[in-house]
Amino acid sequence: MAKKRTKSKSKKTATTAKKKVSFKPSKQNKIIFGSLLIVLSIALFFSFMSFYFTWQEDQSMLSQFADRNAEASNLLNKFGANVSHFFMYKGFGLASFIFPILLAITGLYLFLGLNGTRLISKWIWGLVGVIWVSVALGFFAAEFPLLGGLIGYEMNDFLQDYTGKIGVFLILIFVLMVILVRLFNFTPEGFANFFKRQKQKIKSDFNEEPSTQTTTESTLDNDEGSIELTTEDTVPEKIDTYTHKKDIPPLDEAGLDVNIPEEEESDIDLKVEETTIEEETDAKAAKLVEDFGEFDPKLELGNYKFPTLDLLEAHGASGGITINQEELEENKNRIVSTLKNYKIGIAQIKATIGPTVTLYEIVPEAGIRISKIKNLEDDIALSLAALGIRIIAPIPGKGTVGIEVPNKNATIVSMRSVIASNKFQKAEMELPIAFGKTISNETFVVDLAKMPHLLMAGATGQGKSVGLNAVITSLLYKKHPAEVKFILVDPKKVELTLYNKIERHFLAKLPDSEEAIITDNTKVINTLNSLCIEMDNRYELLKSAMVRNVKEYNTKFKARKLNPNDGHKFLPYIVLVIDEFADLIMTAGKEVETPIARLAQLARAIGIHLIIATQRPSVNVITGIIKANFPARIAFRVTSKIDSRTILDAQGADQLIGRGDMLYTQGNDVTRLQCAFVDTPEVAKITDYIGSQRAYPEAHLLPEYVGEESGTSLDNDIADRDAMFREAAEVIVTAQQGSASLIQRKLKLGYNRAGRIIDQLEAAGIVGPFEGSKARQVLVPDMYSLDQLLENEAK
Ligand SMILES: Nc1ncnc2c1ncn2[C@@H]1O[C@H](COP(=O)(O)OP(=O)(O)OP(=O)(O)O)[C@@H](O)[C@H]1O
Repeated sequence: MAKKRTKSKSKKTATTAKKKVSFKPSKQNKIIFGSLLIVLSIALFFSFMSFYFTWQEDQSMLSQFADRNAEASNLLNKFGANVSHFFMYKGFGLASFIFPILLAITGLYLFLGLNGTRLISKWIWGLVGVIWVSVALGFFAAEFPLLGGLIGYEMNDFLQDYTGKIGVFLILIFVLMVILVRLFNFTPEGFANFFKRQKQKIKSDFNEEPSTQTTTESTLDNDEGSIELTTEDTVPEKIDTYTHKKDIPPLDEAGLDVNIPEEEESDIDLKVEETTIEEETDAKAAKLVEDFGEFDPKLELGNYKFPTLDLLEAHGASGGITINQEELEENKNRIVSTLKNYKIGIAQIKATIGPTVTLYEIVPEAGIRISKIKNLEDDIALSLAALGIRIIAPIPGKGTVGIEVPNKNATIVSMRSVIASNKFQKAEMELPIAFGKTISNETFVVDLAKMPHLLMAGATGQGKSVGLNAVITSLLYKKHPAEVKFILVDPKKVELTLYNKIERHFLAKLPDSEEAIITDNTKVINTLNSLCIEMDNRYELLKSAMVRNVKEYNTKFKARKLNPNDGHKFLPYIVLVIDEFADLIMTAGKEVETPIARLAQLARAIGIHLIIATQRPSVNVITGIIKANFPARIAFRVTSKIDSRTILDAQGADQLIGRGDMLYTQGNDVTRLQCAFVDTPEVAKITDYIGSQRAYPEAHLLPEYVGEESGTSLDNDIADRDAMFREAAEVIVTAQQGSASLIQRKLKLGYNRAGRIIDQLEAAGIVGPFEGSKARQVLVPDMYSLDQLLENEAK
């Protein structure tokens, strides 16, 4: 059955292919026919030429065409004599030379496979020209009838019978004017542009590949040619690269002129069309790149200098970690004896010295179950009697047990050392961040673009602000102002103010706001909603560019494959940093949660990344939806095991020693790191250095967001209600559960729309007010009461 269907299908396609062939000559046939016309035009040309020298001798030969012995003097013998006699003598005289010219042009179009739409007008104007020339020659050179030909002569005679000599003269002048105005664009400025346009036309005809000839050519044929020329002349060079609109054929039109090879199946044709379009756009882009180079987003601040290393302090850590042999020995002995107390024998012990802690890796004796050690975790920590001991049993992927013991003298990991490290300098990442050093003293570099958002928590004074500065500093050392923009939210008002100096380089803000750094919690909502609009806009751009993420988009844009006239632009990464998220949630409430959750869920592909720091990682601050979308988390020291679990989904953050000692997780493994230390004066130096350089005229502007005023959301205006209002009310009342997500699910609505409906339901008194994480109370007990309520309202 299936076979049958495919068979009939292929038959069908074959017939359509055949049909197409019958309408459209194949490429080979076009070449053959084109060559024939060219040869014919040459033959005619030579015949006509020699006609003027031989016509008298050849006149007697005309009747002997069939006689093989008879020979004419024309260069093309009897054929030439006869054809010339027909065209020149009996026809249009000298004007007949226009015929071989028209034939030659037609032949060339066919031979090169050019689009023939312009040919028709050429022929029409050619014929008008032939008649005009022959009549004009018949009029002005009546004594030389060979110049005007018989038709020229007769037409002249005919016209003179009716209009007289002056009438014919006026007719000739009028037709000449028509020809000049229509064909040569005879306007004062058009006439001047004519020659330029002709040059352009010829270029476009012969330079373009056959299939690129599209209907855009016909626009050149009309009178707008001059406008295009002026555009090209006046637009500055850089933008000019994109004004060659006609050079980039619209996708659907480009396919129209693809030659369909004879008897080929239609699906093969389709492939041919697709690749041609791709290749074409690529070819155009390649040409633009060849002419103007790749688009360089950094060009506007071409002289921008990245901050130098000497702006950072070494913090006395130049000597590296000092190994205290005594301390090592002492700790080892304590570990061994403690474990012995619990009857855990050790086969092997190995120490790895880090900047703040030393990891003792233990291989237990055969037969000892790791679960036993795990159960004794707290007791062992107690016996070792040291702050900041963390036991990892087993170390993932190793089968050994790790005990991390703090060093007596912790080494500060300077930002300078991590920035200077090879690993960071050579990092081929989109948004590289050097957090600090691992326990084995390796620089730890991760890509924020891959995280894709970061959640940071830690009790006060444990190193959060330093951590945030380390993140921002890393990006400042690696990224050009054109590539990344920060949105900084700082409710504490003091932590991030230093970055004000780089507002016009690296910060983004709302168009109407004065300060780029947001310190007022109520203003955050507008910024977040504006970011959501930016996100939606970016998704549209990505969609129209047919790419999946911002990296591919920017690569395509740089390669000049996306036209800025269509709204495309280089998209910098946007990093939203929120310090003291708990404070924000407390003051601005749930309103900020919705856009944050939306951004966290969707913004990764379009280059918007969030970094959220909070002192209190309690569940009502870091809700499930936020947590789920922040796989990358950092915990500085927290005060309780519960906080540790909230932030990391694991214990351990409560056992850190503070001062930048941190745990990092991006999924499963938890890595202990010593955060790089960057002090406020260092940040000041960096921002001064950047701030003193030439900047953009203003901060990067986010899309405007007009906030919904509080009155409108609770406006009980029946006319303004959503079309799904009643259905939503029924869903809520039936389920007796007042949640937007229920409406979203049941009625398949978007989050925003469902939220709006819930507001309207509240205004109508169907659900109660917002109650934090709990669902709203449903105030209408059953469907009957709902009907009554809505009916009363309508009255
Ligand atoms: N990575 C680090 N290396 C060395 N010392 C550090 C490090 N991070 C922080 N510290 C020390 O801890 C102090 C407090 O750090 P920080 O200001 O970052 O804490 P915080 O968590 O932001 O506190 P708060 O929440 O009150 O603002 C710093 O002044 C510094 O002395």
